[in-house]
Amino acid sequence: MTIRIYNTLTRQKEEFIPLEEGKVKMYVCGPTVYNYIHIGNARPAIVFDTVRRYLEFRGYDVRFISNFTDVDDKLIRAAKELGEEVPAIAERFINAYFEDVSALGCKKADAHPRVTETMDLIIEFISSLIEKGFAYESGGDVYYRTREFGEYGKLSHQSIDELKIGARIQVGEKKKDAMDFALWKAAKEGEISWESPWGKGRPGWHIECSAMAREYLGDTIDIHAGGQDLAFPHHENEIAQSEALTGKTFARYWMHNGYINIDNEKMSKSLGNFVLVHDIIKKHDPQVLRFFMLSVHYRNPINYNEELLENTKAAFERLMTSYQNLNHRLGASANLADNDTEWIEKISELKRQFIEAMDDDFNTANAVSVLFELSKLANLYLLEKNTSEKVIKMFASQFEELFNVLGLTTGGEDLLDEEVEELIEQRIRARKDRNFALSDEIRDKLKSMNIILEDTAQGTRWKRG
Ligand SMILES: Nc1ncnc2c1ncn2[C@@H]1O[C@H](COP(=O)(O)OP(=O)(O)OP(=O)(O)O)[C@@H](O)[C@H]1O
Ligand SMILES: [Zn+2]
Repeated sequence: MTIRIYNTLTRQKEEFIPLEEGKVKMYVCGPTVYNYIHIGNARPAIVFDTVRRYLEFRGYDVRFISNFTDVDDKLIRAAKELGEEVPAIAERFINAYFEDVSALGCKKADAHPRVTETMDLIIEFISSLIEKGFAYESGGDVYYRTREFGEYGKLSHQSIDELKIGARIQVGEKKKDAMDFALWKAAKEGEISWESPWGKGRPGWHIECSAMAREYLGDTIDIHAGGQDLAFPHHENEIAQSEALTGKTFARYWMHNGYINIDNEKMSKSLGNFVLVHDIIKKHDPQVLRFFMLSVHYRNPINYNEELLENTKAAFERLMTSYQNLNHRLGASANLADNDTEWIEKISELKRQFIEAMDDDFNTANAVSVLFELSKLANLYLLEKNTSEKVIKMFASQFEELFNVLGLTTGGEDLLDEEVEELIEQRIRARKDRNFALSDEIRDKLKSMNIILEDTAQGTRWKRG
């Protein structure tokens, strides 16, 4: 069985074949850090973290990069309004972003490059585009010559002529054609700026992702992702920049998540109809918010309201109750029961269904239904007169494994490093005392919390899975 991904580029589900066997290069456009994120912004973070986790679960080695836009028009405006410097605002909201998304169970990327730390690469990239005839300088700005790129519009399935109708030259822009877009913007009086061959200024928005993806992942990447609103113009422009430079395909699979809406309108800062993650996780378990997002397929819209979240909470608690009941029963279970294999087969069948759902363009909605089936089956099993330790453990570890793939935990808070070390010490002592039952129990406990032990000649090493 293979994974199939809906590719915006071809508008169909395609079999996923990475460029290099067993490896996936993935780039997700990150936030502009001028405010706290709202739950709409959290959707791509959660969805693509889940895609990454699932690819890892299926055995791929995933290199995952996500950027921070830490200087642009929005940040400059925010700095003026707040009477602060751009870097101070960016720093504050980068920290807030990490806090919010880690509460939502998202792993850190392999790198989180920032525009302000990638300036040399960006300038080099723009210079090469000028050399190749794809860009030109005009009064301190640099623009991309859109018509020069024959395939412009291929991602959003629009022709240049269709696009031309909507294009305007704004006041202050010095481009030659309304279709052109800025790669570099000359600094206005008093604005934060960097030296460049075209004078002081800062990059346009689109160029950062082209430069960073190339630097961290190479000329061609496997998966490029972001919210649906990024497909045009942002991703279209990224393709134009990157492919003009390298002459190679920039990204092979383009994934876009649907919107979180409120009253059928896109949640957005500009409309003011947003709910901040920062606020909502003070009132609700962040896992419930993650579970809520994953209960819908990532390409479908979600109409958010508080009542839906409450319903999700009740549903999530039903799953957790099943899991806890299994653990409570563990002590009272015998070692073997006659019909173990039958139950084990049923559990395995559900795991197969989970994989089938996720293989089908990461259908987390169906995968979540499988979790409810697992919970129903576990509840049914617990009604049996004699339960077997083996089956109970299998149920529990199945919950743990599938929860983990979706970035959820069954075990309350994660362990701190010191707590892990302490448990490892206890396990070493147990083994010295030849108390193997205890030593195995500690290993299993750590495993359920996603901590993997490796016994080597030099002692026990551990890592988070
Ligand atoms: N309502 C939404 N639903 C789903 N994804 C969204 C929503 N709003 C923004 N996104 C996504 O959030 C990510 C971060 O985007 P960014 O920081 O640029 O937000 P933004 O565009 O400033 O937000 P806003 O739309 O509120 O102005 C992008 O991938 C974007 O597509
Ligand atoms: Zn981008």
